[in-house]
Amino acid sequence: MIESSSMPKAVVIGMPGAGKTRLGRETAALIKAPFRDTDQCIEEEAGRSVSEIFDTQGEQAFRGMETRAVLDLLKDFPGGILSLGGGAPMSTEVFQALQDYRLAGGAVVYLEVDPEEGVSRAARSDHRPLLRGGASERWMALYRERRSVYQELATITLKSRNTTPRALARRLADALTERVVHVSGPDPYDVRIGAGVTGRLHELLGDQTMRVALIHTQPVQRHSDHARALLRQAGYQVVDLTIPDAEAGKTIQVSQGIWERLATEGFTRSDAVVGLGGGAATDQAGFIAATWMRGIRYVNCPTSLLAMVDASTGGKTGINLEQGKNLVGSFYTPAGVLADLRTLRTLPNDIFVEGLGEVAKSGFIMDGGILRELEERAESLRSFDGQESDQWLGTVVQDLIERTVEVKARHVSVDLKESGLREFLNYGHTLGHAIEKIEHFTWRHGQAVSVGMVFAAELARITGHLDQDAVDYHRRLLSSLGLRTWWNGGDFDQVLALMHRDKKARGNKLRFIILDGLGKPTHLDDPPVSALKEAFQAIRKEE
Ligand SMILES: NC(=O)c1ccc[n+]([C@@H]2O[C@H](COP(=O)([O-])OP(=O)(O)OC[C@H]3O[C@@H](n4cnc5c(N)ncnc54)[C@H](O)[C@@H]3O)[C@@H](O)[C@H]2O)c1
Ligand SMILES: O=C(O)C(=O)C[C@@H](O)[C@H](O)[C@H](O)COP(=O)(O)O
Repeated sequence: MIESSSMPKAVVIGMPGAGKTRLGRETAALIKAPFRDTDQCIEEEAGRSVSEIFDTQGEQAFRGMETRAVLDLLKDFPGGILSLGGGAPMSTEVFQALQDYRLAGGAVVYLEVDPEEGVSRAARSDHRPLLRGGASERWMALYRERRSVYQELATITLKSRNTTPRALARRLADALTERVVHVSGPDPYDVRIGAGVTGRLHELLGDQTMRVALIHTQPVQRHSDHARALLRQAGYQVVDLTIPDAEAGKTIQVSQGIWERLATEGFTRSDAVVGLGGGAATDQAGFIAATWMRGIRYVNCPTSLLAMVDASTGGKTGINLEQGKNLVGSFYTPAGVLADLRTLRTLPNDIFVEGLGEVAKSGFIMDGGILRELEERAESLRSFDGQESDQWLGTVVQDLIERTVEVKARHVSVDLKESGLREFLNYGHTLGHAIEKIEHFTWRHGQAVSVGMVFAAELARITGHLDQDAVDYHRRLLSSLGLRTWWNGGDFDQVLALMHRDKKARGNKLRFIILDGLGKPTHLDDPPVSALKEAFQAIRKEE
């Protein structure tokens, strides 16, 4: 029985001379994990080389030592990268142990080398006992025997052709640090969070797709260029569509322009949309996918923190009207979400910080662990600089994204069309959307939601659901992250009118999401106007 907490992070298998040891060592250095190579472990323990063991004790004795070493390390090498001798997986015991390891969530990495390259490396090596006396022929014979076993065991296959060992290690490090959140429901899909995950576009778009509309904004041009290159390499015809930035991209005029372009380009039902950028771009891209020929495949590639943690997942797609936010749209799920952490390197600090508003929201409604993490890391997070921030902060951010997406997934998996539970994700949004509108979208969404959450907390206090400490905690945490907690714009009547356009309202009755305690969201239906007015006054600041 293999315990996942004590097993290695990855086991590298493959033919002699494939470069397993180098790949393992370099990957381990990149992800700061320990590295072991079973041949080296055996040599250290026996006090002699593998060749000497073969010469003095024979192959069978060596295989016994190898099997013991592999079985021990599979059970007890927490988080490490382990490279195996080429013949190890051929033993029944090791094969079975590797199967168990896979089942426990382990990564078996098959490093595949071209036979020509493998044979030429084998011919140069003089320390491999199994290749003695005709290295090339022996290598080919072993390759024919072992290849299908490697393939059967592999969870990740890396081909060494046309690439450098360093680039291979980078790819493996990326794959090993990737996190996946599954969203279930009528059309299930995965949210992948990791460096370089844009490389998985082809997996999600599939071979039936011929044309891809790549919808993005100008500030993320560098990332859309990368995605376009990957899509073209994979054989798709790419129609590049740069839309106006931020909320200016969420209009019916922009949708109309895209629909007309798709018609001109001959987009059919088997073609697809990729939305790349902040939440505004992914909202518009999803809306296009939902409406073109009544619905085609789409993949979201969020590049802002807010889009990664919230907008790209859950299938709320849509555009704004002059009269209010997100008033037109549909629930339409993506085929997958690829949150490529490398894109955060170009994200300006203020846009990163607003994204923390939705992260905090998920903490307030469900996950106290998120709140603790935000409290502890507030100072580093609020000064996040994609270019400069170190690997440590990168891991913190990846954890926060994963946890926040998990909160989102829990809600949308059971209530895609927002008939109850999903409404909790709207914490802070009833006032937040009104602020955005009144401020003509000069306020960022996450900042407006932050004030909206303080308003909701005040409303909960006034109506007897929360105590003053919890309200103070909202203000303290949000401001420590660089988020706004007060707003002096608009007037109450204007705000009230806009709140009546909120999608949670029914008839003339308003509905708010408030907390009964941290992590305990509830509905507040039709509160008295006096309570709303008092909460509104509480978010004003004397100037
Ligand atoms: N559909 C949903 O469930 C959902 C959830 C939350 C928010 N939203 C919507 O998302 C929008 C807010 O998203 P947002 O905060 O990402 O704002 P945004 O889309 O306006 O993006 C903010 C700015 O950052 C730029 N940008 C994004 N990624 C970048 C990068 N890596 N490098 C440099 N610049 C980058 C954008 O081009 C834009 O200028 C709102 O319209 C909101 O209503 C939707
Ligand atoms: O996914 C949801 O559901 C949400 O409410 C998430 C919100 O953070 C998001 O801003 C959403 O776009 C708001 O939707 P709306 O229905 O209030 O327009």
